[in-house]
Amino acid sequence: MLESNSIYILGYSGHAYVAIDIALANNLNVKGYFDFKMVDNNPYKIDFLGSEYSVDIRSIVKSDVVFPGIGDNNLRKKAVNFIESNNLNQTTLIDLSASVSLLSSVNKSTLICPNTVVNSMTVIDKGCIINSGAIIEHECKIGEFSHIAPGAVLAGNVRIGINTLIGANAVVREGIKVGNNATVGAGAVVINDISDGEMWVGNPARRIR
Ligand SMILES: CC(=O)SCCNC(=O)CCNC(=O)[C@H](O)C(C)(C)COP(=O)(O)OP(=O)(O)OC[C@H]1O[C@@H](n2cnc3c(N)ncnc32)[C@H](O)[C@@H]1OP(=O)(O)O
Repeated sequence: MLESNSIYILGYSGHAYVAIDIALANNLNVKGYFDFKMVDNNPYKIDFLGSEYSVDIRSIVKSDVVFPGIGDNNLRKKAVNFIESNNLNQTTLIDLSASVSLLSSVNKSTLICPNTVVNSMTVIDKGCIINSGAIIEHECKIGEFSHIAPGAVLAGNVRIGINTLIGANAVVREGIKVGNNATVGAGAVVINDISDGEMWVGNPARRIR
């Protein structure tokens, strides 16, 4: 539960736009963004507050929350580590159209996008993205900083490791385990377990790296 109704965005590009829409729909006041430099394109007309590394972010943010607006898993992890090491407040952001089971848990700094389904007893760790229209079935586990891209389907009891990308519209068969730092290409149909660091594409998915 959010203790503040104001939020700051760390990183301001395409993925941040989605996060901001969801924040606004949840009646949060988006007070500004931190990034390496002022962006040229500022569709939400929010204030640039400087690089998080060059300003005293704690004095700006105070009791409000900071949310990572970054799609890349590694950069989002870096942002969340920064947020944590500065003891800044975090939240989850869940779009109002998402269906998240009461028996599932979603950890901090994770974004649950529009029209997603997270079914019963699924556990989603911190810093993840469950992108638009993804379906995460019952009893799945998704490790921190992973991204389930738009339209992907994880059937029941699927395990996804840390820092892993499941591409858009991919399907992962029930009970499959996908390791850490793995990549599943867009549209893949995964019917075998995938080990750490591997990249799989196609239907049925085959290993290419
Ligand atoms: C809101 C958002 O935008 S969220 C972002 C969602 N993004 C996605 O879902 C994209 C997921 N990424 C992909 O599918 C990428 O193609 C990757 C990561 C699998 C591979 O990308 P790269 O490392 O650049 O590989 P590259 O494009 O060189 O392709 C390597 C080979 O795999 C094939 N390949 C790549 N992606 C796929 C795919 N999704 N399905 C089938 N084959 C594929 C290529 O044709 C190529 O084959 P070849 O060697 O026979 O010519």
